[in-house]
Amino acid sequence: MALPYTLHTRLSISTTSVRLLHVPIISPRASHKPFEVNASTLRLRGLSLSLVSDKRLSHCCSISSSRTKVSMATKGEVKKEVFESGEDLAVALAKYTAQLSDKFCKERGAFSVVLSGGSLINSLRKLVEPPYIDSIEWSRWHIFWADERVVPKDHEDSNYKLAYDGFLSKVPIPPGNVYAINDALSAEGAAEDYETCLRHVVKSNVVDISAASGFPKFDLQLLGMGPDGHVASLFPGHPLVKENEKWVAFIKDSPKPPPERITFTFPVINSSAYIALVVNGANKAGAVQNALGNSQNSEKLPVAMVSPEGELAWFLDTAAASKL
Ligand SMILES: O=C(O)[C@H](O)[C@@H](O)[C@H](O)[C@H](O)COP(=O)(O)O
Repeated sequence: MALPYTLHTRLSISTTSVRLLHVPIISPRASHKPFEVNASTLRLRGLSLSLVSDKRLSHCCSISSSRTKVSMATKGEVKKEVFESGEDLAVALAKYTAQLSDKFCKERGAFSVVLSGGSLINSLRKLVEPPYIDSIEWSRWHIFWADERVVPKDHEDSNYKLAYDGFLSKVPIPPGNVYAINDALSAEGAAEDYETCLRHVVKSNVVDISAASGFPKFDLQLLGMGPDGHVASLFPGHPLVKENEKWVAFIKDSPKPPPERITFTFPVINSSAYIALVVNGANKAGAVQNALGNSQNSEKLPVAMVSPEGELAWFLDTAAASKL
């Protein structure tokens, strides 16, 4: 059986201090191109192969030998981890983010990170502590927002303020690398302005472009999810969910207050290299089930439409995962 694997393979060597790396171990082909390999090829290398399929999750493969434990991700892989506590989740999220920072700083010399609002920022709290506060190459980070409320930056509802107070003010990311919306503009104006800003950063290679979609390809998008299954400011049943041309759109009738917001569209979300969906709480269990479980509800919630070009990693607490 031939399965598509991405060229870059996550490798962790448990007997040494080597951390998660992306290294080409099999294919001689150019990087970032999916290629075909089959199980017998891997056995020839003295490794054992196991394929894991979890409900609607994509193929996922782990390989181990006596000295190595290798995890291979197919394009579009979905991973799911459930944590006993918010603390454990925050520890794992910091490790995941730091590993991706390392990878992209080495590969691209920059790390483009997208934040959303809500409880996500609190889940990033371990990144501002040792060892990450000292080891991460913060000067190479570039921060964007998947969505923002159209309010002044010092307003209690501002996602910028939330992120600044809880995260950005505690790490040495250069202020010029933090791309907040222009809060002097209307919702329409702010969306247009933010899209123009994205076009500039794509042009200057701060953010990659997806060869497949032509939309910006962020290295990591850190998304929360609402109890109704919304992500960014893409709400169930709202026409914006279907927007497939604009990079950034505005909404004036958000069911979650405040009503005026700007948001990445699905093509931008789904062109991402990595997405972490960070979900806490029992009130989210139904939407998590809609996306990952055997839900009776046939309506596809926005969260179930999250499908990045690269990897989707769910970080759930036990309450959010209780219906799976
Ligand atoms: O600005 C916003 O409202 C958001 O970006 C939104 O998409 C948020 O991430 C979710 O509603 C989850 O929020 P909680 O984690 O606080 O539930």
